[in-house]
Amino acid sequence: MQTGKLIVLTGPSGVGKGTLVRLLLARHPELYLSISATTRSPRPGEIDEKDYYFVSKEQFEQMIREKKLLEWAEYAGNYYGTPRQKVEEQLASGHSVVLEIEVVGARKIKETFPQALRIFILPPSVSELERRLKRRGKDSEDAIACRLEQAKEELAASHEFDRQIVNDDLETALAEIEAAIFT
Ligand SMILES: Nc1ncnc2c1ncn2[C@@H]1O[C@H](COP(=O)(O)OP(=O)(O)OP(=O)(O)O)[C@@H](O)[C@H]1O
Ligand SMILES: Nc1nc2c(ncn2[C@@H]2O[C@H](COP(=O)(O)O)[C@@H](O)[C@H]2O)c(=O)[nH]1
Repeated sequence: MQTGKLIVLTGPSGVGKGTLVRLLLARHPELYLSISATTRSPRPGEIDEKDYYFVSKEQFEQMIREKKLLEWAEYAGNYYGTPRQKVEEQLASGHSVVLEIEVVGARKIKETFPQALRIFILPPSVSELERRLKRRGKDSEDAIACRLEQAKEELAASHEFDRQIVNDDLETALAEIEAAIFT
């Protein structure tokens, strides 16, 4: 059986990766979305094992030592990583897998999966990114400032990825992602 495709969506926090991934999965339920592990505390409404595997720093560091993560990164003071086993199983059984991850982790994927399709999602502008982070209302003012600072570095790295898609109009961005994946 042919192995599935590994699809990575990356870009700054608040650009709309999660929104786009939810829409993509609703239209293409055959795609498998990897659930990440993180040491970040759950936000109100987030569910363990659905939104993330919420783990302690010790548990995360053990996962690193035991090579249970395909990639991991420290972002805004917390660890985030992709559990290896399910991704490898899904790919081996012919299913395409989607990772929604930040830029450092997306870079690392290139080393282990050079054939992965890595799509960078850009905001129409930094001021619109800030508006989205604020409107989302999930992070403190300090956390938003930290994410925006990080975003400037991340945006400068967009050319490293296979595709750059601007998430201005949601439907247009989604159609461009679909075209990149399925054609
Ligand atoms: N095209 C768009 N136009 C306007 N608002 C958008 C668009 N796409 C997403 N948003 C809004 O922007 C906010 C951030 O989106 P989302 O949470 O999907 O970002 P993200 O990139 O997944 O962030 P994080 O990396 O922190 O998880 C949400 O409130 C979402 O509804
Ligand atoms: N390198 C990885 N980055 C990940 C992973 N899962 C999520 N993320 C990214 O972290 C930031 C912050 O997420 P938030 O939920 O706190 O807003 C965001 O860019 C996510 O895409 C992962 O497994 N590895």
